[in-house]
Amino acid sequence: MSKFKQLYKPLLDNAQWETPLSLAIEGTAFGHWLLEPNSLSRRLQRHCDEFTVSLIEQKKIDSTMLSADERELIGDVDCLLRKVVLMGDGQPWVFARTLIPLSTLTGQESDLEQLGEMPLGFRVFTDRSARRDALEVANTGTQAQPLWARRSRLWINNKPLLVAELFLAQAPVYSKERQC
Ligand SMILES: C=C(O[C@@H]1C=C(C(=O)O)C=C[C@H]1O)C(=O)O
Repeated sequence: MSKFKQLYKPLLDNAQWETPLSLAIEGTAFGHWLLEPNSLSRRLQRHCDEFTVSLIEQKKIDSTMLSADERELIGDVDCLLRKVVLMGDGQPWVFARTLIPLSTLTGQESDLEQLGEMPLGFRVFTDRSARRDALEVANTGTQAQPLWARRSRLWINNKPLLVAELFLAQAPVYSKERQC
């Protein structure tokens, strides 16, 4: 699994995030995946028999490790960094990197540190307070062979976390069939 970290971390780190509007993705075959406001995990789960999460890494990082725009989105705070691969029927579909401020891991949300291989979306989106904003997208591939990524901020009980997701080549996002 560390191959995912080596291969895909640089793609997310170097992504040029843009607004969905500027990339005109609404109405495209894949746009509805990138714009999904609710749980991506739940949506992916509907496209396979077995949906699993492989935990690649989880560690605490100092606020100095955040980029300037990450700091703007979630504050100048120490974070828990969680990296996973979301898998559908054993195929790697999404590489995800989440920054959870330690100040979010308090009260009812202290369990977010103990998720292990349970999808973060299953936990966050069962809470009625959950919402997503600041959604941005990037093509980390080429025009001919796109590899889409998105970054968005989730809120739970008014506390933020920042999720970046890279849609890998086998993900249903790129499937030619019509889907929902
Ligand atoms: C944020 C969601 O959770 C997904 C699961 C993740 C995890 O378990 O770490 C990370 C990113 C997401 O793709 C979601 O389902 O929308």
